[in-house]
Amino acid sequence: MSIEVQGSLFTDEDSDLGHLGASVTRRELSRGAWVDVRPGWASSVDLFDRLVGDVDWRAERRQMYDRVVDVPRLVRFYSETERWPNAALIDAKTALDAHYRQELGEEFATAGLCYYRNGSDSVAWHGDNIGRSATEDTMVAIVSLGATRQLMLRPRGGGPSLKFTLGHGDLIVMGGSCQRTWEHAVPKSTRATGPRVSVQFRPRGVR
Ligand SMILES: O=C(O)CCC(=O)C(=O)O
Ligand SMILES: [Fe+2]
Repeated sequence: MSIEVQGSLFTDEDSDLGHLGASVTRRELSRGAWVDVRPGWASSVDLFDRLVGDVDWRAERRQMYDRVVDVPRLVRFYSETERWPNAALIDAKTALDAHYRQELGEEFATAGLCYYRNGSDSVAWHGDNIGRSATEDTMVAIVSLGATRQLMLRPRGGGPSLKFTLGHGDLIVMGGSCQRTWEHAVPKSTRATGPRVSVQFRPRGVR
């Protein structure tokens, strides 16, 4: 089922979002980067199933040196003008805007969705530094749904990595210089791991 999602707050739907505010814990990293964590923020039980079923997932291909390789996960990127696949994503963006707009100086605009089908799906070390985030501070807010996975962060150029364990409904926000000065990855898991969907909210011109 797809729902009309533009231009409404859908106050008649229960999107099961918790409060942000004081429940968000900030961890300052080095070089002007920081991470906010809010466990269990988006506790909706069926959003995961709906996204898995309703989104027209696409295989990701990426240039690696002289060849194009499959990235082991499925993706779908929604621009600010496209119809998003579920009203709960609009509710999440609206709540994130209410909490972060003043500090960020703008609203979140796009929703990038990634589907990790099992523990063999992953994303390698990278920063979301295509566009303005190559030169400016920004924020990338991630809602994790489904199976628990590790999001790793390490300073660009080397240094000990930090491990954030993301369970169903957890919110993590990478802010400040994080996309330029740090890298993040979701490594493969050797344990039997169920499917996970990650939703990343980014401002316009940040990828
Ligand atoms: O799976 C995640 O939460 C991270 C995804 C990510 O870093 C990206 O798509 O840029
Ligand atoms: Fe990323």
